[in-house]
Amino acid sequence: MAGTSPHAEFESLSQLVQELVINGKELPQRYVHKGGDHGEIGASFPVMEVPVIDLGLLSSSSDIAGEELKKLQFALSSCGCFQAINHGIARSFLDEVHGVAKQFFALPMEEKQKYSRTVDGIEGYGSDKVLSEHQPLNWTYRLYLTLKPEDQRKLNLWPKNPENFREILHEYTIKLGMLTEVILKAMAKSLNLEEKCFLNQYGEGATMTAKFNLYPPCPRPDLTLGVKPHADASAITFLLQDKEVEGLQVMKDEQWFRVPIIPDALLINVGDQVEIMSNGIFKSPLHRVVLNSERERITVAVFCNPESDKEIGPVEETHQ
Ligand SMILES: O=C(O)CCC(=O)C(=O)O
Ligand SMILES: [Fe+2]
Repeated sequence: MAGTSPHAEFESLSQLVQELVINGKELPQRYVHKGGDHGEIGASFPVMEVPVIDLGLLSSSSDIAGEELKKLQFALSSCGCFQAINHGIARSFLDEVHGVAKQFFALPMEEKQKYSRTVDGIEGYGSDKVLSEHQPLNWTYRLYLTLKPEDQRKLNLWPKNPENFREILHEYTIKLGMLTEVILKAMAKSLNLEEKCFLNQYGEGATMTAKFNLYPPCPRPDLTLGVKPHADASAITFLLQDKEVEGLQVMKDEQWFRVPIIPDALLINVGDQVEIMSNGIFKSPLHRVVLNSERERITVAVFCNPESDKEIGPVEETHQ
C-alpha cells in the first residue's frame, strides 16, 4: 500500500476484519497462513493431557506438597505448561475479568478506537501492526496494556467502559502478582533449588502486561490463525481461557495438541526467561491459536517479565 501511512493501513485492515465478521465474505489473501514448518491448520489434533496442579497442596504437609511439586516439575519440563486449580482467585472474579473483556469488545468500533494503539506504540487497542507486505496477519483484535510497574500504566488507554474495567484489572494485577511469587518459588523448589533463586532474578520491579484477545468467528478457520506459532518472551504467562470455545494449541514432540478448557483453571506456561533461568530444564512451549467458524473466542493473557534492566541467566546450581 504505497502512499498510505501505516496507521491508515492499520485502520483499513481493522475495518476489513469487522466487515468480514458482518458479511461473511471470502478470506482476504493477507490472512492466509501457509502451514510452513509448523504444519497444517485445519486438521483435527489430539487433546493434550495438560497436568492439573492444585496450588493449595503446595503449602500443605510436606509429603503431599512433595508429590504436587513432582507433578509441577514434570509438567514444566515436558509440555511447558499446567492448569492451576485452587489458586485462590474466586470463580466469580475470573468471570468478571472475562466479562469486562467481553463488554469492551462488544462496544461500537468508534468507542473502542478511543483506545487505539498509536502508530509508534505497542499499547492500546488494534489488530496486527503491518510491518511488511508479506506478513500473514492474525485474525484477532487485542487490547494490550501495561499493568506493572504502576507508574508506567498508560491510563488513557485503559477503557472507561465498562465502568468497572479499570477496577477489575487493577485487582487482577494484585492477585496475579501474588500468584507469580508462589509459582516462581514452587518452580525452584521442584528442582530442589533455593526457593527464591528465580524470584531474585525476576526482581522487585518486574513488569506485568495484559493482552485481551478477541478472535472473531472466521469463515475459513482452515486457512488462517488467531495467533501464529510463537513462544512467549515472558518469565511466565497466565492465560484465562474462554470457558466455552477452545482454540489454543501447544506443540510437543513436533506435533500440535489442543489445550482443553478446565473451568476455573488458569493456564500457566513457561516463557523464554524461565527457560533460560532453569538452564533449559523448563520449556517455553511453541503455541498458536486456531479459530472457530461459528463463535468468537475471548481470552486474557498476562505476561510477567523480569525487571527490565536486570540481567538474567541460568541459576548456578543448574549448571551440569
Ligand atoms: O488466546 C490464547 O489462547 C493464547 C494467546 C497467546 O498465546 C498470546 O497472546 O501470547
Ligand atoms: Fe502466547
